[in-house]
Amino acid sequence: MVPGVTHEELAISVSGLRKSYADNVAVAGVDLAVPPGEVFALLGPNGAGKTTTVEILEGFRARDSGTVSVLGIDPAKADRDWRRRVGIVLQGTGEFDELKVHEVVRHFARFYPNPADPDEVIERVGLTEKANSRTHTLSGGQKRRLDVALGIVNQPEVLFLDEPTTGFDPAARREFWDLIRQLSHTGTTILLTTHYLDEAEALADRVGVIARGTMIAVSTPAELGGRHLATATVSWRDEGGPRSEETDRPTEVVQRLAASFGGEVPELTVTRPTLEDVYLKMIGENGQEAS
Ligand SMILES: Nc1ncnc2c1ncn2[C@@H]1O[C@H](COP(=O)(O)OP(=O)(O)OP(=O)(O)O)[C@@H](O)[C@H]1O
Repeated sequence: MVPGVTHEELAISVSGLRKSYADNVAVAGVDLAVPPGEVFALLGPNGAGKTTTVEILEGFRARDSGTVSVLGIDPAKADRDWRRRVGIVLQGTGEFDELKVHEVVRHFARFYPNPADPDEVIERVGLTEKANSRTHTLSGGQKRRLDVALGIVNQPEVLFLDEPTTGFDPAARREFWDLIRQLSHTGTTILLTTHYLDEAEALADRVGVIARGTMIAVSTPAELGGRHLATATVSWRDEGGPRSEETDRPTEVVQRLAASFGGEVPELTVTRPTLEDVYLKMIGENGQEAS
């Protein structure tokens, strides 16, 4: 549970979730608690059970057992009112035959009683220049942006994003991150799956790691796997070449170096394990190859 937040107040609450496809156990008892306004990233190798979990939360897939609540409602029994409050970006294609981008966004906006302004949504996902283009002429990354536009056009309280930035160029990913931060600042709860550890680190308040259908860790990105307690590597260069030292007191090492160099330390860096380092170790220890 999340301290200070009751079960009823959670935006997303999952307990003992299980789902098998024939004899293949995809989700083997997942618990999850996401308070309103949080950005939560679900990490895990291919086939770990992320999409299955998210699709159950979206009401698209039936579960075998466990309890699930999104905005206080069981998605398996959700009605149109609930659908209006939830935004979904699937691992989709963003193709709508001969329709133009602005037509598709306008069309989806009409499904909802309280939609955002379609032109504003198109601008927010960076597709203004393509508003009059037919969707089948968009690049892969542009189609993905259209998927995101359709996920937010209803101004959802909870937004699900399954691998939202796959195919984005680096600049588009940064723009998308800004968009997610804006949505988060206005109180939208966001659950995303991603294979990009830098994306999780940039966006997520907390991350959960799923391996073999089980949540093996939930933490802030900074603390995952005891990362904040890991030893640091201090590297620098002296007349003999590159040097480095492993230490749990990097500040002391830097002070010592600064004193001995009498000022600037050549090529000084202090590094700790990256989120990716910690994640890969965790996945390896749980007997699943990382993707
Ligand atoms: N419709 C389905 N029918 C049968 N098996 C399925 C189906 N969907 C998923 N699975 C299986 O369930 C397991 C979990 O798949 P899931 O798509 O949830 O993983 P994932 O973590 O989202 O993977 P990825 O990172 O590749 O998207 C896999 O073994 C997969 O083969």
